Amino acid sequence: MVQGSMMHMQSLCSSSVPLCVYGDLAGVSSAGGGRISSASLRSALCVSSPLVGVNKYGKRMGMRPQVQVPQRKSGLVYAKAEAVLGLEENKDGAVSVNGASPANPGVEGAQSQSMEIDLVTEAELKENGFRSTRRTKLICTIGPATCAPEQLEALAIGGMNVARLNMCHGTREWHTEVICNVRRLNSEKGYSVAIMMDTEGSEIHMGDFNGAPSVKAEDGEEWIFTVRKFGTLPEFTTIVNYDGFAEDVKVGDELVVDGGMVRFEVIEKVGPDVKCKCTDPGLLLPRANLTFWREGRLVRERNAMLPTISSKDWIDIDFGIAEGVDFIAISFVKTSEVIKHLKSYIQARSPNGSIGVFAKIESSDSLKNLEDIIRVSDGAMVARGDLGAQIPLEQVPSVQQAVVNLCRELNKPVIVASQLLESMIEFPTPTRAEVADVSEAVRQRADALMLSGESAMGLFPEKALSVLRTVSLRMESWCRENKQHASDRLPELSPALDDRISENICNSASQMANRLGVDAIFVYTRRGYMASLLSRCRPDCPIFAFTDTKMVRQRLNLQWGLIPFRLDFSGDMESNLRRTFALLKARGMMKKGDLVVAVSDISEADMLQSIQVRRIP
Ligand SMILES: Nc1ncnc2c1ncn2[C@@H]1O[C@H](COP(=O)(O)OP(=O)(O)OP(=O)(O)O)[C@@H](O)[C@H]1O
Ligand SMILES: CC(=O)C(=O)O
Ligand SMILES: [K+]
Ligand SMILES: [Mg+2]
Repeated sequence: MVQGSMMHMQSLCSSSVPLCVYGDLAGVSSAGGGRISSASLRSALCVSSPLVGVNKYGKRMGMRPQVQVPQRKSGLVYAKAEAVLGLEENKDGAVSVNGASPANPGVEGAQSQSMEIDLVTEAELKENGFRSTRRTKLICTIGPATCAPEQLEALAIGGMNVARLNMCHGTREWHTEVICNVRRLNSEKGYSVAIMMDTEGSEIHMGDFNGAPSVKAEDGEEWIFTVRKFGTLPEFTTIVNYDGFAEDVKVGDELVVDGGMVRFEVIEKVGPDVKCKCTDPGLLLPRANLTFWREGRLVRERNAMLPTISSKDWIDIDFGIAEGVDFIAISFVKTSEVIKHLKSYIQARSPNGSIGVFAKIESSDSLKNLEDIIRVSDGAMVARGDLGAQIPLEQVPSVQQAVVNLCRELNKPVIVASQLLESMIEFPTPTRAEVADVSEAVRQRADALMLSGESAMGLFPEKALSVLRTVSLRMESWCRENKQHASDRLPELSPALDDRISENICNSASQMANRLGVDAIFVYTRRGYMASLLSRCRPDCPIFAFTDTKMVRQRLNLQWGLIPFRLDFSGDMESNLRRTFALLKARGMMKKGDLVVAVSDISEADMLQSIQVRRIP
């Protein structure tokens, strides 16, 4: 398919067949980026023909004949506005870029506009070689520390795959603006950051503290917990959002704030006010979660009847659907019913959309119905913050491992969240224990790791992200070197024959890839299903996932080991393969001789599915 941008270029070069070549501009210019002349660019690209700069969205770039040159940042090359060069064909039609000389440059060139990969991944592929790309995906909660466009871009450059918006905090206008900023980065600059909305849920929480970011509660201090409404909150008072609070608590109960960051003991009930004494001092954060305990057990009276999705959550969900967010994470899921309900609600309102619904595992109820919940969800999050407030802390690590294992068995992406690098909210270096915790989640092969306060309101969001990145890379390569997962066994997913065929093909492709030591697995997939099956196998090599919609490409952002590309493809595997090889080679992402295992779920219906092993020509 010839895209609009290509036609635009054709009109620029109307007298001859245009050649569209992705030049690896990294070698062309000095550090620091900037603009270079077309003469030096031609010489670097070994062509003598005139150049027409067209950016990858089809816009003519700047003043002809100048081309924006990549910027160097933290050791990686970022093609800020990667030029797709329309080269007017010289007489013999031979054009070479980085040594690549496509057999049919006119055609290959026309198609190269239709392969999209985000520019951070592309830079990483070129800089470090694709074998060592990061497999674990990274999510950052966006907050006051990271909501400005430049701050978001810094996170995108640092490897953020998904931006999370926590609907517990911030106004509608604020969320709209962040979504708009992320979308603009993606469309104007070539990033591919997906958006996850996280609902507030209706568990019990405190109110705000007259706008203060936090308030200290000291040992022995007396505080009032109340359902009264105030214009200005008096000192030593906090609002509780649950009307039944004063009736449900008893003198002697223990109130646990944010899973134990602060504790109080109930000493007296006076009408709607509950007088408490601080027994474990600490910082009270606005809207901190609150649980209460009696004789060492979590009290779940009427508050357990609160709906998982509150009316405010439904309104937020409508907003998320309207904005076309990629994922919605549901807080405090108790049963699979609520997920099914939400999925059909979304389906009815955005039939062509596909918002991934993630169940947050953070309540004791969710653990009782774990398998049912995960089966009906599109993925799960081990939300250790609230989970640690509902079950004894020492049980959190084994629950994490169990959820990660179950998700992998059921082929659902899983996120490990909360306090991964908590100390980095204040300090530029993580504790050794935090590094060990991050490493452990990577060793368990969770699909994604998530930053909360570290990126939302911490002092070092970019540093925290960079710690996640480097620790993930190190642990992933250690696991490969030490064959840590050679004997993983996965149960069969589905009894239906068609599904079993896909599953067996992916399992075998992945095994072959490991045994043959191939460089990459390629998968051509419309809905992303086969890509997820391959990701589930956690093979040693990266998985290049080609899909034809932007929506599916964004969804694949959250799955282990996948490098998502958007590509217009045909039902003919052979032509897809040949075209992708040429494009990847021309863009410097793979080279002649690289060995690839390829599978596909897009072949014509009557064609046998196959596994191909190919050397890049
Ligand atoms: N949009 C926001 N605006 C202001 N502060 C925010 C925002 N998002 C997060 N924060 C701050 O970062 C902290 C950690 O974020 P996080 O998303 O983990 O929230 P949380 O309140 O602990 O609840 P949850 O259990 O839903 O994760 C919050 O307590 C809050 O102080
Ligand atoms: C992420 C989240 O909601 C939690 O850890 O509680
Ligand atoms: K939340
Ligand atoms: Mg939570």
